[in-house]
Amino acid sequence: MDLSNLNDKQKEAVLHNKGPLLVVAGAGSGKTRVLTTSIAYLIKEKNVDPVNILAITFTNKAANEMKERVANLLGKDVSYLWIGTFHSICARILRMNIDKLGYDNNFTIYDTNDQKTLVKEIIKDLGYKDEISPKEALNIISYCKNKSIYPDEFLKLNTFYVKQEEYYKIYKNYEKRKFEYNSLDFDDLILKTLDLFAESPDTLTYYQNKFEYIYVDEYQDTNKSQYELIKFIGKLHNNITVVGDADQSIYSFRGADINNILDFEKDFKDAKTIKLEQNYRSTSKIINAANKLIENNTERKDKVLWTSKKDGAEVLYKKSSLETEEASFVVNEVTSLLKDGYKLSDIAILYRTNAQSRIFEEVFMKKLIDYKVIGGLKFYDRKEIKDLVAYLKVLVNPKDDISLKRIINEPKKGIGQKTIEGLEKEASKLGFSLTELVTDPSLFNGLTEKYKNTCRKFYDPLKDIFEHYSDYLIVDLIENVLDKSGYLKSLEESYSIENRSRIDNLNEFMSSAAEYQSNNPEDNIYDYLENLSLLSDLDKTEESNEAISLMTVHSSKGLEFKVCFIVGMDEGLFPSKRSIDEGNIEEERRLCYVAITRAMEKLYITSAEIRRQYGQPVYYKPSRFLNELDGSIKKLDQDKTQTFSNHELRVKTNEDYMRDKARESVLKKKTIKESSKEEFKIGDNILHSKWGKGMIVQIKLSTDGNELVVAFDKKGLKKLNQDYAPIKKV
Ligand SMILES: Nc1ncnc2c1ncn2[C@@H]1O[C@H](COP(=O)(O)OP(=O)(O)OP(=O)(O)O)[C@@H](O)[C@H]1O
Ligand SMILES: [Mg+2]
Repeated sequence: MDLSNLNDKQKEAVLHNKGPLLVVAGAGSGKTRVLTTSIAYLIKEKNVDPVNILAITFTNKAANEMKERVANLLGKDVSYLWIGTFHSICARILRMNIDKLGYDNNFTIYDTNDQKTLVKEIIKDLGYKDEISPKEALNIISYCKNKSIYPDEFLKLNTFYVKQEEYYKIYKNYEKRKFEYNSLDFDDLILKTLDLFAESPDTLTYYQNKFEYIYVDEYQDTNKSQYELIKFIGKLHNNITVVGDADQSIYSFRGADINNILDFEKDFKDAKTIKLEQNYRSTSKIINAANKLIENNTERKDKVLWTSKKDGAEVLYKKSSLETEEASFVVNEVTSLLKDGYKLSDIAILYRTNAQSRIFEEVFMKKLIDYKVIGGLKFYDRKEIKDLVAYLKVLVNPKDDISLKRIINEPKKGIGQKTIEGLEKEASKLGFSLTELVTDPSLFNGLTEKYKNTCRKFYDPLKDIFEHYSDYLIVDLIENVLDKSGYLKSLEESYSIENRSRIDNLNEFMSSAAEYQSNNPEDNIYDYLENLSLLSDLDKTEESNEAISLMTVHSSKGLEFKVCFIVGMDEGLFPSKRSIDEGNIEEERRLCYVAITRAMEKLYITSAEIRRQYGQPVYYKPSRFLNELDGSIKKLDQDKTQTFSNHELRVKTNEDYMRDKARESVLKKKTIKESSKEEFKIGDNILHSKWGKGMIVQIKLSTDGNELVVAFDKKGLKKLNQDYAPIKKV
């Protein structure tokens, strides 16, 4: 096989093929290339049967790509190869063998909602309902599972909580009932495979014999139990190759442990280590920026990546005033990149959290630019967004039974399929739609007690909204629906990263509604919903490969694009507020390093000063990472044409705007009376006699002195009363 497209170190790694091997190397240095070439080499040159190879990657997308690359190198089908994520590989092993642990092989895999339902049930049965929240219990269970702490061990921990005994019982019951229901949660996939190997030596021997060669990509992000698993299976043949980069370890929140790299050298005594330092992916400007940033991490071994590529284009940084302007900047830049000959598929937009995709999806939709969301769903396809929109549709359209059926039991309140079908029959007997029936209390009396209760369960909490929805401002309506339906609460109650992300998405949805309303102050909920359907209609085009890619930085791991935009580079977004609060900046910096090193030719970084949170404008400062990158990035001018004052209405929340309409006459008088006083508007720079310089980011009109929210350079956000505060415009 031709290995001439590898450098000497890479060749050495490929030719190693017997015994344990650790490849530690920076981003884009060809680790994944080494893995795929090694696999192809074994099959072609060493006549190894593909069934004897196990390759583990981090995402299903990466697994598919690896399969494709190996197939290309060999020129033949390699479907017998076991390439997959830890979870998918374990699920495959368990499907064939979990009967040995007493389960049926057709077990169910629980998602977070199923987990929560189960924990709630247990808490109720144990009589802890008033003292322990399901959220906290799941939190503790998940913590234990990530650290492979079993219930009995948990009870013995002497560093733990009050109520340890109670939590122990919940955890123990949780495990027991999952077993009775023939179900596994996500963490179980790995843990039960470990149990299987411990309890069934024959099964272990079978897989040890089968997997003569093991390859693990993105090794820095394996957790303890995953590492145990590799050790178990690899022990017989000892042909384990792991490749990774400590600077790209970004999953500690899921228990990933960088120490696995150090342990590998300890656990596999004769392990060989190969270092790769040449980056083949990016221009030298991009690599410089990446090196400059990651140097700021103290918990790392010194390592410098180099490239023989040319300088290339400057890394550009653009600061916008508003998040909508940031999105416009990106779209305009994309358009000119297309003119320069780049294809849509060459370009990626990277952001810190899923919810940030919304604003970019919208501008791309409006410009008819095809896009796809990698590793997730498009914003308006996300379950929580669809649910919320269904709620709104049910409010305004009492014939929309499809939407009603979507949300009548969302959040779960024990309204099953049978009951819904029964109610539907009742409704048609009376000549009404199902929605009309369950939202009209005057009809409930004709129903049986059971059906009456069902209708009440759905309708009563929402009664006020159903009666007065047209009086609400759109954002208020959304907020109330989320609150009164219990939808938000149910997400908040069950701890998981997925649910946190769902809450972010709902928050983002509220912000988009607020933005909509301030641009269209006269519009009502009907107009708004129509606008939403038009948006998703634009989106109905066939998904093509020729599309721009949007994804979180986490999902971008291992991928590369000619052009990358890292958006939302603001303190509090990236690094995230949570990581700042928890003092976990180094991991965020690694995440930023991952983002920078995805770019091959061009890299843009953007930030915006004002973004909406739950519909309210909030002031952000540029990310600290931008300071650290200083000297390796070129700052573009902030647009002079678009100052805050032009956007006064947009920045002011619609809530203020609409409510204040009612007070207009009073305010008019007041303005006249105060005409000698200074007028302030959003975006004005002011000087406070005590707190120094700041900028007005929000104004709430009020008859007894407008309330100003000011972002002070040194003091952060403060609320002031315009009539009394010692401030003046500068
Ligand atoms: N010896 C080489 N000569 C030319 N190009 C190479 C060489 N090795 C790797 N490449 C190319 O460099 C790019 C990065 O390689 P690869 O994705 O394997 O790096 P990696 O170390 O896995 O990166 P990451 O850390 O981001 O996962 C790819 O486009 C790959 O084809
Ligand atoms: Mg890789």
